[in-house]
Amino acid sequence: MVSQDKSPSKFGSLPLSTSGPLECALKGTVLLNHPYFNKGSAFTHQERRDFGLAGLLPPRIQTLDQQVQRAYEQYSAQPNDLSKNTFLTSMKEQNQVLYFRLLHDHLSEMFSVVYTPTEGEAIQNYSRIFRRPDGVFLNINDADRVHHDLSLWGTPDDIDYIVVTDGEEILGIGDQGCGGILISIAKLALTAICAGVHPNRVLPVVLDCGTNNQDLLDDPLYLGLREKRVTGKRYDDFVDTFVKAARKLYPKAYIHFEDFGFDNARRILDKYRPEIPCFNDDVQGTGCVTLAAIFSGLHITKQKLEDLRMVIFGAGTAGVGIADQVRDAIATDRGISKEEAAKQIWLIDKPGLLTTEVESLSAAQKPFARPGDEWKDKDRDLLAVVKEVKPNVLIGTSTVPKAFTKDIVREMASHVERPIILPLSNPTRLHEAVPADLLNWTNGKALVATGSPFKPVKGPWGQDGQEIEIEVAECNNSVVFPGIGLGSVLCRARLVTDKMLVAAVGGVAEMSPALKNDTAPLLPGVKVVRDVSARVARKVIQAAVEEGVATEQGIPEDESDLEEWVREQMWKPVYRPLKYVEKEGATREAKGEMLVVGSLSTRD
Ligand SMILES: NC(=O)C1=CN([C@@H]2O[C@H](COP(=O)(O)OP(=O)(O)OC[C@H]3O[C@@H](n4cnc5c(N)ncnc54)[C@H](O)[C@@H]3O)[C@@H](O)[C@H]2O)C=CC1
Ligand SMILES: CC(=O)C(=O)O
Ligand SMILES: [Mg+2]
Repeated sequence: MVSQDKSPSKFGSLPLSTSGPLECALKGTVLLNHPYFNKGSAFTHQERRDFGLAGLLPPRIQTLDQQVQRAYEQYSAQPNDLSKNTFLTSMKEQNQVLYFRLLHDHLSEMFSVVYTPTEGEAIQNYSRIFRRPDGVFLNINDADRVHHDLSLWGTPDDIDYIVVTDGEEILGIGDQGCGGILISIAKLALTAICAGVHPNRVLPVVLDCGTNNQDLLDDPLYLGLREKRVTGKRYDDFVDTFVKAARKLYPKAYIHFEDFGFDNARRILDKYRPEIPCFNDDVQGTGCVTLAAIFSGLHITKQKLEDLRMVIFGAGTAGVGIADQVRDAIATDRGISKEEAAKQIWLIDKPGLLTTEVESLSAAQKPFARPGDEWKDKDRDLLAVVKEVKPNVLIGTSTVPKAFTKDIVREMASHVERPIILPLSNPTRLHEAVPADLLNWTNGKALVATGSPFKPVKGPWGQDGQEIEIEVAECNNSVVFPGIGLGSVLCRARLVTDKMLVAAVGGVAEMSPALKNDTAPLLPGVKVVRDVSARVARKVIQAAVEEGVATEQGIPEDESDLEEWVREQMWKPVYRPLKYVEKEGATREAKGEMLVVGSLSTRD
């Protein structure tokens, strides 16, 4: 287990350590090759002597800031974003603190390189850019090995956070088979950088169940199982074997499901949510962040939830996740039933507006189906629905680029003063509309947030027509899932309840820049992401305590104490002094046996 905090804290000994000296039993080149302990040119004179490093390093001792400066120059010299992504991956394998510090210091610039859209490109090219394995590969043909293979990564105390995918519906780029491991890794990098979840206490997992992506099946270099996806009972049993093994081996771990296909995402979440601390990012994370953006939008338009009329285009995992979160918020706010609240939401998918007449509605879509007889003689495409419904909120989670046409947007804007339009499909090229178009078509009136980052848009939309620049918020679950995860981990939540999610939405919404200025972004940006995560985590913990699902001892009751307690346990990318200890009797961490994502050096 990561060593107890040796630095004085008013809370005494904290469950998770983030400061004080690190004990280390490694020396020489083994130490230099261990990304968790390696400091490269920043090892001090004393450390060079104690750990046998003199002669293995050039003599000049540098600070972390100087290293960041050099690394940034190297990064900037890369010819394109995919090379930059590869450069960062390799840095993570060499020196974890430097990697995270570089990211921390240049987060606004690098966010899109380590996450969507560039990570999507890396995933699509996984078998071609592959250099070394990272994370846990479990495959359905070796289901009997799951327990053993998972057990290699630590003792029951070692893992706090697991991200698992089956690679079926990665970002907006569909089935990527075993390349999905990179989304698990990317989401975990974000939990560390955005929320300070300790990067050595996490586990990225891919469940390789085959792939239906013909390009991958035909690719001789494809690294995953070269067979069609297994479905049905064998699939369910495999997922269950994984969940049970993970719970048994790492009973403290919170399980984050990512990018499963629509039916599986829901089914799996519904099955395990009442039993274990788990979370589906595409369903719940997207629902939470979008609701926070809607709250900000309604604040600007001076409307309330009871005024909301929301059309969602693309009623899959994310679309229905958003619908659920918003419906529940309306029901609570208005004191009405969920059925009644669902009447403020219209879902559109491939058949057009989802009505009771549409065959093969999924169980998750059914509560939102509009009465078939009301729509019998009406067109049900997006334009027709916008004309009929006059929505004030339009969401895109369809992966259909340019689906929000000028006609549709202008039609919407003809009924509402400030249309709230959120094209959320990733990566960038799949957005239902781009901010510049949305703002131009609405004379700057649209309140926009997008799934991937966009540059600010300039236009003559200020007072008396002067040119202003509008910064567009990124409405991505990355705003909220790191804080929800941190809060759940720190309070050792037994379950992740609805109230914890609602609390997280509140934490994000109250930090929205749009609350103070109606041309500011609807959501807080990456520059303040650690503050957002600390706030979200604190709120999640408070809700967990109220609901009786927090199991950690000694959680402060006072709000500012609690926030301090959270912040003290957030991992930071700084070098800690290394203290040599003999191998015999050393902890697993000191022996370098703790998991280091990006390194196999710790595997048995
Ligand atoms: N911004 C964010 O935080 C998030 C964004 N997303 C993005 O949302 C998109 C959807 O993701 P998922 O919901 O996971 O995928 P999904 O496959 O579950 O859902 C997509 C839905 O769009 C529908 N669709 C496809 N073509 C359509 C058309 N021509 N007309 C109407 N509906 C159509 C599909 O039938 C499906 O129901 C992806 O691009 C993903 O990257 C997903 C999660 C979070
Ligand atoms: C953001 C995210 O989780 C997705 O696009 O799938
Ligand atoms: Mg996702």
